Amino acid sequence: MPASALTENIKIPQKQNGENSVRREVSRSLSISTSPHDAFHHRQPSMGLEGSSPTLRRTTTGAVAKQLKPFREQDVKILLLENVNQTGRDILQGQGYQVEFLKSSLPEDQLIEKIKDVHVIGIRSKTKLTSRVLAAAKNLIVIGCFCIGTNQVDLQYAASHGICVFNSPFSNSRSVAELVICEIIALARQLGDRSNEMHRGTWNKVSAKCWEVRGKTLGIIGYGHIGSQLSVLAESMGMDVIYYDVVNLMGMGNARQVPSLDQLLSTADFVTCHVPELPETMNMISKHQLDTMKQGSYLINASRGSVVDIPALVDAMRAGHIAGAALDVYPAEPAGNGDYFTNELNPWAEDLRSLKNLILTPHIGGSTEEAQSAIGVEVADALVRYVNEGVTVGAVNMPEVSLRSLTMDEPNHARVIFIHQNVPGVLRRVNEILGDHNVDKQMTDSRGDVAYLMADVSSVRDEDIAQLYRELESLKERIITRILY
Ligand SMILES: NC(=O)c1ccc[n+]([C@@H]2O[C@H](COP(=O)([O-])OP(=O)(O)OC[C@H]3O[C@@H](n4cnc5c(N)ncnc54)[C@H](O)[C@@H]3O)[C@@H](O)[C@H]2O)c1
Ligand SMILES: O=C(O)CC[C@@H](O)C(=O)O
Repeated sequence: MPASALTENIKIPQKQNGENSVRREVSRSLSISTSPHDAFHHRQPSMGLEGSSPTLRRTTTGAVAKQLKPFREQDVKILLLENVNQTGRDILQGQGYQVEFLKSSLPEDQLIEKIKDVHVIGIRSKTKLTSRVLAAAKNLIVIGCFCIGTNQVDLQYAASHGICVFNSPFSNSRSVAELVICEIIALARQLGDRSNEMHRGTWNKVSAKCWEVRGKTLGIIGYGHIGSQLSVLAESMGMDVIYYDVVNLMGMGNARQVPSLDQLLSTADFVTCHVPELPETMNMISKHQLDTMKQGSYLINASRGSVVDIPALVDAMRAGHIAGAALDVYPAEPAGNGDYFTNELNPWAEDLRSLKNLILTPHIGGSTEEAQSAIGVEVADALVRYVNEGVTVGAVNMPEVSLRSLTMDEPNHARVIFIHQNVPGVLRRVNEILGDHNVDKQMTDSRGDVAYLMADVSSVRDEDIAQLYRELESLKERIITRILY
C-alpha cells in the first residue's frame, strides 16, 4: 500500500467478471464489498494534530494512533432505541455514522424490519433481541445495551453469530441504591399513602405502624454493584445490614453475609432484591419466601420483574403479613410511556393498584441525569472502539481481546479480526494464511464455543488484504472476518 493511501481516497480493485472483490463496507463479512463506487480513506494525520477529529488520539508512546476503518463512516448504520442519552448520540454522530434515533422500543415485527440493514443497535431494557430478531439482522456486528441488564438479549445466539454485546456494568448502580434508600424510609413511614390521601384532600395524621429505620435490619439479596452501594448507605442511616449472595463476598463496613436465603428472610425487617434475571432467580421470592419473612416486614424489588412472584406478594400483603412493598420492575413492561399499567399488560395490575403502602414506579431505578449521561458515553465509546478497532474489552458475550493501536507511523498495516468456532485446528489454519505476512502482534481468546483472534500484519498491499480476506472466509469454522486498515 503506498504511503499516499493515508491521505487520499483509493479506488478498490474489482474483478473483471464482477465477482466480489474488495468493496469496503462495514458489513458482518467485513468490509470487503462489490460496489464499484466504494472507496475508503484514512484520516490525515494532521486532522488529529489540529484536534479537528474527535477520534484521533495518541498512544502511550506519543505516536498518533491510526484510525482503522475499512469503510466510509456514513455507511455505518446505527439504530438507537429507547431514548438513549444525548451523550451517546453525540459520540456516534461525531464519528460521522448514520444514526437513527427513536424514543421508544419497537414491537417485534417492526424491529425485525428495521434491524435488517443496521450494523449497530443501541437499546435499553425494553427491546427484546431474541434469536428470531437477531436472525433477521444480517449486517449486525455489535449491540450496545445502554443499561446494566443484558437479559433482554439472546447473548448466546449473538455470540455464535459473531455479534458482540456491550453494556454499562455500574454507571447507574448508585442511582438505584439511592432510590432504594428513599423507598425504605417511604415504606417505613407510609409516605406513598399519606401523599395520595393529601392529593385527594384527606388529612390523615397517624403514627401507628410508622417506624424509624435506625436499628432495623436490611437484608440485601445479591451483593454486587448495587447491593454493596446500598449497604454503605443503609449503615450510614443506622441500619444493620445482612446479605445473601451465591458468591462469598467481603461485606462493606459491618455488613454480614448470611449462609442462606431463608436466614436472611427470617431476620430482616426490609428485604431488597439485587440479583440478575437468571433461571435460578426466577420467582426467587414466592409464597414460601414471603411466608418466611418476618410479620410486618417490607419487600423491595428494583432488579427484574421475574424475580418476585407478584400474585404471591398480593396475597401476603392482603393478609397483612407484608406491611409494604416497592416495585420498580415487572414481568411485562410497555415499550414506551403511556396509560399501559393495566391488566392487559400484567393480569394482576389492578390488584396491585388497590393495595395500601405499595410504591409502584415505572422502572426508573437507573433513570437519573447522571447515570444516563455516563452510560451514554461508556457504551457509545465501547461501540466506536469495536466498530473502528475491533476491541472487545468489556464485552459480555465474547472473549476480551485488545491490541495496542496501530499508529500513523505504520502505514502499511492491517488488523485482521477472525471470529470463529472454538474447535481444534483453526488457529493452525489461520496462521498458515497469515504466515505469508509479517504478523507484528496477535491475540486470541475464547469464551465457550466462540473464539476471537486479532492480528496486526505489516507490509500488506490492497491485493494482499483481499487475498487474506478470501482465504479466511473460506475456513469452515469462520463466523465473521473483518479486516481493518
Ligand atoms: N431498576 C433498575 O433501573 C435497574 C438498574 C440497574 C440494574 N438493575 C438490575 O439489577 C440487577 C443487579 O445489578 P448489579 O449491578 O448489582 O449486578 P451485579 O452483577 O453487580 O450483582 C449481582 C449479584 O447477584 C448475585 N447473584 C446472582 N445470582 C444469585 C442468586 N441466585 N442468589 C443470590 N445472589 C445471586 C451475584 O453473585 C452478584 O453478586 C441487574 O442485573 C439488573 O437486572 C435494575
Ligand atoms: O434504562 C433501562 O431501561 C434499564 C435500567 C436497568 O434496569 C438496567 O438494567 O440498567
